[in-house]
Amino acid sequence: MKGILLVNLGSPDSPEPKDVKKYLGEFLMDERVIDVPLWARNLLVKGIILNTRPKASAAAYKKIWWEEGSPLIVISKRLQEKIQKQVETPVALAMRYGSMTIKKSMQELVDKGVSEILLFPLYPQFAMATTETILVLAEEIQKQYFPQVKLDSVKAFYNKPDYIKVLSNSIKKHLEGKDYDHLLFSYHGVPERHIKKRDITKSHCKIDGSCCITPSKAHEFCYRHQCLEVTRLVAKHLQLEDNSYSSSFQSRLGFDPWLQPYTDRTIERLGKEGIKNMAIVTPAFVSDCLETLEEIAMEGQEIFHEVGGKDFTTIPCLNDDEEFVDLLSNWINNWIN
Ligand SMILES: C=CC1=C(C)c2cc3[nH]c(cc4nc(cc5[nH]c(cc1n2)c(C)c5CCC(=O)O)C(CCC(=O)O)=C4C)c(C)c3C=C
Ligand SMILES: [Fe+2]
Repeated sequence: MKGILLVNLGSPDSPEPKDVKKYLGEFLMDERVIDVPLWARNLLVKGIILNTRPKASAAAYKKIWWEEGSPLIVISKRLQEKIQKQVETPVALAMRYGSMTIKKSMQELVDKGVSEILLFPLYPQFAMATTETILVLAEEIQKQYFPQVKLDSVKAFYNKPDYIKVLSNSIKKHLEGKDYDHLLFSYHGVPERHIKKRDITKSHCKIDGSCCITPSKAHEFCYRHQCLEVTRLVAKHLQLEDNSYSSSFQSRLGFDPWLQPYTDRTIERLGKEGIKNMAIVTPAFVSDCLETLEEIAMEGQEIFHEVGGKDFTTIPCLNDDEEFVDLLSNWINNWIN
């Protein structure tokens, strides 16, 4: 029998500093997230970040935590339950980091008689720190614990026309009746180095204005191209006017150059340039989480108001939106049949 394993990033078990520290320790010690030699990662993560960041991160998590738990986990569970209703084969959910492990969920599927698993990373764009780390870990677990199971995986779906349509419809729905002057597409950032490392041509990527719009096979693994392409395709679908929208990258960590322009500076600049009503959408995340509910909806809004902006609309992620559930269920049903 075939089975589905949806995988999202994960969250701490609670918004208390000790749980946040444990979670950040696992997340940031991943060599595909902080991609420096082990000794340097130990020094940076265990010596510096874990001694400074958990308290502030925990305070941020407390602001967005729901009674049922972490928004990212609660929303992912709702999505899984809704998909399960439309799909006849077992659908499990795991997190790359934290206590809902890939191993436990694979075991759950195997216990139900599954012998072929479709691994479904819940990320529209490919990144070393998201899709790749899920694929690598899932393969390791499958080989070590479930060698009898066949593993298949879903690729980044950033440019699939039916995904663009569902995302565009959601944006349209949430902006209905709103008078906005600028729509900002804010994507989670990654260090520029990550993009260069995954340039399979070794020469295409310049991280400038032109490489991401010049066709190349490098784009299959280029997070920047895939983000900018989502913006372009949605803008085309919604017939947005030039200059009424732009893209930016949020959540940078550390001192290396990350993808630019940065979201916080972009919000500030737009406000200073006289944009009064802005809307912001975050298509790198399928579920609302700390980075959308706190960094954008709270911090972003504060920045905008400080520089004279008025109305700041945060468009929710696709979450468990009915059209999104139908879309994923259709893809899954096509794979099963
Ligand atoms: C597209 C999705 C994501 C990419 C790419 C990504 C890269 C990435 N992230 C960090 C560091 C942190 N990310 C944190 C939170 C966080 N990141 C994502 C998604 C992507 N990260 C999500 C969905 C979340 C929120 C999780 C939740 O529980 O709601 C955090 C923790 C919070 C904080 O302290 O700010 C860190 C740290 C790096 C270094 C990186 C790429 C190299
Ligand atoms: Fe992140």
